[in-house]
Amino acid sequence: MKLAISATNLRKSYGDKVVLDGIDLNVAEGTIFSLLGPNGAGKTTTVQILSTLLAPDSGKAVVAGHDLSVNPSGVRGSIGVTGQFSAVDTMLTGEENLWLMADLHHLPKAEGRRRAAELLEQFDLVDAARKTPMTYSGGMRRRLDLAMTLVGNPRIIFLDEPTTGLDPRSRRTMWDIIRQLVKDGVTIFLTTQYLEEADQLADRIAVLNGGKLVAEGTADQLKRLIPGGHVRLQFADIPRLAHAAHILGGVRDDDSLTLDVPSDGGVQSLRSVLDRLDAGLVEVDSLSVHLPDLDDVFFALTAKENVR
Ligand SMILES: Nc1ncnc2c1ncn2[C@@H]1O[C@H](COP(=O)(O)OP(=O)(O)OP(=O)(O)O)[C@@H](O)[C@H]1O
Repeated sequence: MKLAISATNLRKSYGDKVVLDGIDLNVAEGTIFSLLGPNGAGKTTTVQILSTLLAPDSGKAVVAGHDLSVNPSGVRGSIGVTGQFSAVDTMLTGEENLWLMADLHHLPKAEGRRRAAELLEQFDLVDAARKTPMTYSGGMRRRLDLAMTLVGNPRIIFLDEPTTGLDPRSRRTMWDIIRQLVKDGVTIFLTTQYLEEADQLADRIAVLNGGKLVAEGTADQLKRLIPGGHVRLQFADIPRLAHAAHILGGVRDDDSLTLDVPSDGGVQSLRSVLDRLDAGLVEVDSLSVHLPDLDDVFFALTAKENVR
């Protein structure tokens, strides 16, 4: 496995406030890595360090094969950063913004025009190309922002909260774009406050809290870290509910006539629950399986120490 990003023991403090307290990160090439954490956890600080905008107090990082402290310009030449603050110039049209980026990357004029046209097409901005971003929706602006990042063909892209504030449809469009970038071999380092976004997109997720990484793994691995899976059984009346509770135990709610029984949601466990109800001649109206989601994981892992 080739690493696009590898960081060891990154530390950063502002005065006596420790923001990063020894962070290790490894991101494989061509994957999506998501950094999650509550507000103020240090996500943006991590992105700023890995993208050379900020020097760590100590620690080492290699990004796209270049050591951050030895060859920051090598790093800058291989990455793109799309942050919470957009690089879009609202006085220029969408197309002119892209041409400007092409000039900044020293692309020959014809090549810059070709690349801009290609990106306008790819990001569904052809109709908006001659308009200024002032007339764009939030989703269109984000797409233009990302398109501008791509002018230089970066191998690694840092996306700092790319869909914050977007409506669900625009968010999905952005997700499709991100997935396509990864298919083309790009590595994505994504920070997000939407757990569903990390769940949908990320190959691996790290949770940052109190200056440390408190968990790292695939979404499924993280979900298995905490208990909370259960089967919810719905009954027609209190006697049936009471009878089932007597047989199965679990947590009973008389108002909703439901009984929650711990379960990993697997077929074996469901069969055992239903068999025991059958044996006791208890009729159940309906059954639903609930597994912990990333929200549960996030709250469990970040409950103790909330920064800011
Ligand atoms: N220049 C600075 N001077 C002092 N403190 C700072 C500075 N920049 C960031 N901080 C503090 O460092 C902490 C981490 O900030 P950072 O922006 O990295 O968090 P974040 O996880 O990205 O949060 P958010 O989700 O709110 O963007 C915060 O407590 C913030 O107030």
